Amino acid sequence: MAEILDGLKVSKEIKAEIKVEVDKILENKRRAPHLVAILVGNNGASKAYVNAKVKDCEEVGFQSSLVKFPSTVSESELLEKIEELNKDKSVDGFIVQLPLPDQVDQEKIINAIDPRKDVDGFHPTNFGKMALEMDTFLPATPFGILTLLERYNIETKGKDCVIIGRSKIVGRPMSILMGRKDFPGNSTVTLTHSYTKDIEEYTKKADIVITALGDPHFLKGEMIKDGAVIVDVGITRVDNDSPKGYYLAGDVDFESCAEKASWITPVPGGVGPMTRAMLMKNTIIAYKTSVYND
Ligand SMILES: Nc1nc2c(c(=O)[nH]1)N[C@@H](CN(C=O)c1ccc(C(=O)N[C@@H](CCC(=O)O)C(=O)O)cc1)CN2
Repeated sequence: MAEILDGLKVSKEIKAEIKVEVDKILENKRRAPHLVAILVGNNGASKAYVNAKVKDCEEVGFQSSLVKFPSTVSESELLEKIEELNKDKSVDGFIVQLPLPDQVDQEKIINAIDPRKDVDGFHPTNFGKMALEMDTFLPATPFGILTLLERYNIETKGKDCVIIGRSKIVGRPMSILMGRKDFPGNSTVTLTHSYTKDIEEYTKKADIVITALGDPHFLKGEMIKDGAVIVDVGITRVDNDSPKGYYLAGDVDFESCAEKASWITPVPGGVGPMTRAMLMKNTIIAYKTSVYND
């Protein structure tokens, strides 16, 4: 039976570590780090994630601001706000919650963010630096997974790692990071996607499987090998009759995979809270490296 990679617990530890740093900053009569989140539209999940990020800021002692736009917002209105935040000396970092509505070109929006304030690590400059093993902001979800593996002393060196899903914010950067020379990379990575002929052929042989496709219960126990480490990034809201009207489902069929795996992340309480903790980490890094912060 697998042991749990407890993302909720580790995320609390990381936030407590950040709070200690912020307390010291405030003791020295300096301003608190400031994170701004831009939320477009009324998507329930996006609203919940952004509200949770604002709450995380309160917990660690950051200043936070939430900027809301209706789903009808134009690309130029968003670009104008980004330009304003790029110039605002009181803002250390900001994020634009994804996804964005169809009339807005996501790439244009991300490219407009000053890479020094891009605490999501999505800007091409930061993505390139990540690939080149240079110091930069790592995208929060992959950063959270690496940190979780590190804190549980999971060996990745020389392991076969299969990633399912090649999204720009999770699968693709994850595939780069797991293959990097620094911690906890050094894995041999296979990035599978919708055109992979037989995903099971790869997952059956993998020491580490990371699923990020948003297909509830996709990965079944029979698709993995004994002792594999299973990391579930998927969080899908599946409608049901509960008071909330939905339950959260991961990409992993937890029961059957937990029987064979050595380690496994739960949903909820696994990768999700780690994503938020690493956004806090990136924000304090942005604060410390800010040119406006002398
Ligand atoms: N600008 C960004 N947009 C999006 C990102 C991102 O990193 N930056 N990632 C995802 C969503 N995401 C972050 O915003 C995110 C997903 C899940 C959680 C989380 O805390 N999950 C909890 C359950 C929460 C719930 O009850 O719904 C868990 O898994 O335990 C936080 C952030 C897409 N967009």
